[in-house]
Amino acid sequence: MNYNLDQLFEQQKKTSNVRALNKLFKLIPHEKKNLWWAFFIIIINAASKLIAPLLVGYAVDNAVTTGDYKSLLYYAAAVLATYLVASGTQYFQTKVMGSIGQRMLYTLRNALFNKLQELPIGFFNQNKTGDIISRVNNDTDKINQFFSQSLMQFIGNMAIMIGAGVCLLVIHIQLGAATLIPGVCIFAFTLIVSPWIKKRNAISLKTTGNLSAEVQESLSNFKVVIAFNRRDYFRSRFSKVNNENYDASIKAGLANNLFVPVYGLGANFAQLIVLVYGISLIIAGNFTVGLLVSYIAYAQSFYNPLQQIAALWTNFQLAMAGWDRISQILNLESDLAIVEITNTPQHKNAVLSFEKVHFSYPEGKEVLHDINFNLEKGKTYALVGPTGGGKTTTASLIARLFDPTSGTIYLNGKNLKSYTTKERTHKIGFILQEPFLFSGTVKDNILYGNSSYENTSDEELIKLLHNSGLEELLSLFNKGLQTEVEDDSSISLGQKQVIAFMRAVLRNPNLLILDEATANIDTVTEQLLDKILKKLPKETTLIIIAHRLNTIESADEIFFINNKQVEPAGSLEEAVTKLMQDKRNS
Ligand SMILES: Nc1ncnc2c1ncn2[C@@H]1O[C@H](COP(=O)(O)OP(=O)(O)OP(=O)(O)O)[C@@H](O)[C@H]1O
Repeated sequence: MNYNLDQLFEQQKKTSNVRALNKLFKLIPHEKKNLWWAFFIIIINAASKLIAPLLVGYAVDNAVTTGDYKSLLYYAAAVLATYLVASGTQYFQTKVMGSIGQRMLYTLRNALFNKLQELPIGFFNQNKTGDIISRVNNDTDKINQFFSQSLMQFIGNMAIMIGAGVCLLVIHIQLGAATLIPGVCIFAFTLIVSPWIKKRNAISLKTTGNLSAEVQESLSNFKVVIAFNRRDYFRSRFSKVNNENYDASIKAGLANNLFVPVYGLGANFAQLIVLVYGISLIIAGNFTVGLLVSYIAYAQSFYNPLQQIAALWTNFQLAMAGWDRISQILNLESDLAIVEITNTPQHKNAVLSFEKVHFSYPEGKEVLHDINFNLEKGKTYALVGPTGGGKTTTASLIARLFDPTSGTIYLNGKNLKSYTTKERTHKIGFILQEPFLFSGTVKDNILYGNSSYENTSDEELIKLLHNSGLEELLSLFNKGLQTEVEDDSSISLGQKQVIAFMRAVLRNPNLLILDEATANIDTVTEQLLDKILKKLPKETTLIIIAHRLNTIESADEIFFINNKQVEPAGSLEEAVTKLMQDKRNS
């Protein structure tokens, strides 16, 4: 399956802002009640702001022109009351919407992170880590900025604008229609240019992702960069992506700010229309001065929010571009699908079988072609072959890190795809070529992902390790189980392999795969690991991948993997001959 986010972005159908927002709100169904409350408060706030101009207009017509000071005081008190209501509702509006925004961000980051935990290896192979980190941090922050700072102002301004528009039309329909013409033009302009602006923002966010990927790559390989004096190379690569990001950000910024002068111009036109048309109506005796005062205030109430919306629209476009990039990940299919068992059990005596298995990496050439073999319970198998021959790929298919492009793999007679992740990882242990440790203690790392021993004390764990013959290995760590593994550099590669070994053996799997698992371990410790493997329950099947042929001397059967084929190699001597022949041919 294609998990390349850049390619998926090119192929994906463009969604409208309304649909995108709708999907975003579906992430927070529990906030529905709070959102209605916020909406209600916003309406009251807008209404109180809209009543004031009408009261001022009436005051001009009924109190100022007639010199009725008592009425003027009443009008002033009424206007003051509307201002107080507006301030009070503004406070509640900020409080309710601000917390909804923060909760939304929290939910979004959780959803995104949980999704990342479920995605298959293919996703991480096909995308740069830096870009994924940028989506989790930077893109969610764009949504946060919009929801916590802008959304409330956005809705409030929209409510005032719509209310002012209605007032303009109700007071005088022709004058209202004329005043709103620039607004309609602005609206049409916004609709036309928004997709283009969103695209510019999306490109800008993508270049930010590339920038982050570049930083991540050079920082995680800094030892190689220094050792090979490749600083200039990385500097020039960084400078290239930084330039791209700079150009894209400038273009996005210019596009985002395009609204501000256009909206300003529209507002000025509207004022001109109100004054010219309104005064001509007064001269004709069809309008009063008080109504014109109200009218000017309503025209401002319509166009001022419009200008603010122009600024907020920038945040909105950025947030929507960020949401597109985030929802791309959320829409991906989680994990490798678990399929119903439709076929009857096959190869009953074999613990593992490959049947007509073909495999290619996405966009890569075929690595395995029509592979058929059976592995029996309790036996030890060795996979040998030249570098890049396909040993790790075969092991990865057995551990279901990938699915075959075609064909079927059976575990204990059942399609491997029919096992849940928990069942599969319980049955198959895999010690990777490059073991990964989490920050924490040796104990944390040994027990990682092992639900059977979650709350095991040190004493109980030592007993368990003793029973599996693993206890002796603890002497390799100065503080035993409590040795801190802070980061990659605080522990040797060999020690890492020992921890990965203990982690896998303690799970007591039916099938244990060791991919170059002892390549960095000294001979004495290797012999100890060998002894531990011999103590495993006799029904455990072992698959050993090794370049050092002495490590596979005890194998019951050897498979030679090269040129897309997996073939029985016969004896160790035959395997060595094949390897040498292969080397000569290459
Ligand atoms: N993630 C990947 N994406 C694309 N191609 C890959 C990927 N991993 C491995 N390959 C390719 O698949 C082929 C087999 O690689 P594999 O790692 O299985 O070989 P190997 O026999 O384990 O090699 P080694 O002895 O060096 O560990 C190689 O040509 C390699 O370039």
